[in-house]
Amino acid sequence: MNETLSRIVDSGVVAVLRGVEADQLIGITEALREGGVTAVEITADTPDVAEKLGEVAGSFDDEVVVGTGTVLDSETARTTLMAGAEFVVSPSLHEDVIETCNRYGAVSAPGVMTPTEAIRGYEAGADFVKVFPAKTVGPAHLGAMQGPLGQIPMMPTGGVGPDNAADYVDAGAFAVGAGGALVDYDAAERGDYEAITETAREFVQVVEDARDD
Ligand SMILES: O=C(O)C(=O)C[C@H](O)[C@H](O)COP(=O)(O)O
Repeated sequence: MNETLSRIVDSGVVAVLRGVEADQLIGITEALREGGVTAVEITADTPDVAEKLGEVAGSFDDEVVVGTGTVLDSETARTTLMAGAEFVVSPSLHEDVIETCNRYGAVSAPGVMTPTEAIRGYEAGADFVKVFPAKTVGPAHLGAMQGPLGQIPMMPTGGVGPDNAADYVDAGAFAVGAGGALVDYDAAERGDYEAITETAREFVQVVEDARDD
């Protein structure tokens, strides 16, 4: 297995950080790392995303694997890969983004909702697929897709939290992606990074326990 992918598997939970201010990105990432979340996706709609991503990637070296989220075009994939991203995630399927990632040896994950999209992304060279938005279809949908398409690693994202992550893992998810249920931006604003660490720890534990079952 590709090393970046195995580090995402090890994390179990991939944090989606959207629109986070530069001065909070490092603190939030450190709080997440402390809680065991070692894969972080900084969304491309963050102003100056390449610069910020480079700072985070440089600050955590091998401790945290940093990727770009919400990537809709190959220019954004390339620019952020050059800045230090190791993986690229999209909410939708873009074969040019997958191609760009493969060109530079990076992991790519298109967003998919159907078996046809999942296999199309995988055939195009994606390392795994993000089932998005997971909340509208739930774990049963992911489980049903894993039936005939068990060779494709799937990561549900959108509405996934500590209360339902185990159901997705039981259905076959190799990891889960989470934003809102994982990172409390108000807590970061107050400087309460311990609260973020606590939630991360609980979340990772839920995924680990479900994997062990
Ligand atoms: O655009 C993307 O690439 C996304 O990842 C969309 C959302 O930001 C995530 O799905 C997080 O959703 P919540 O965990 O429900 O907050």
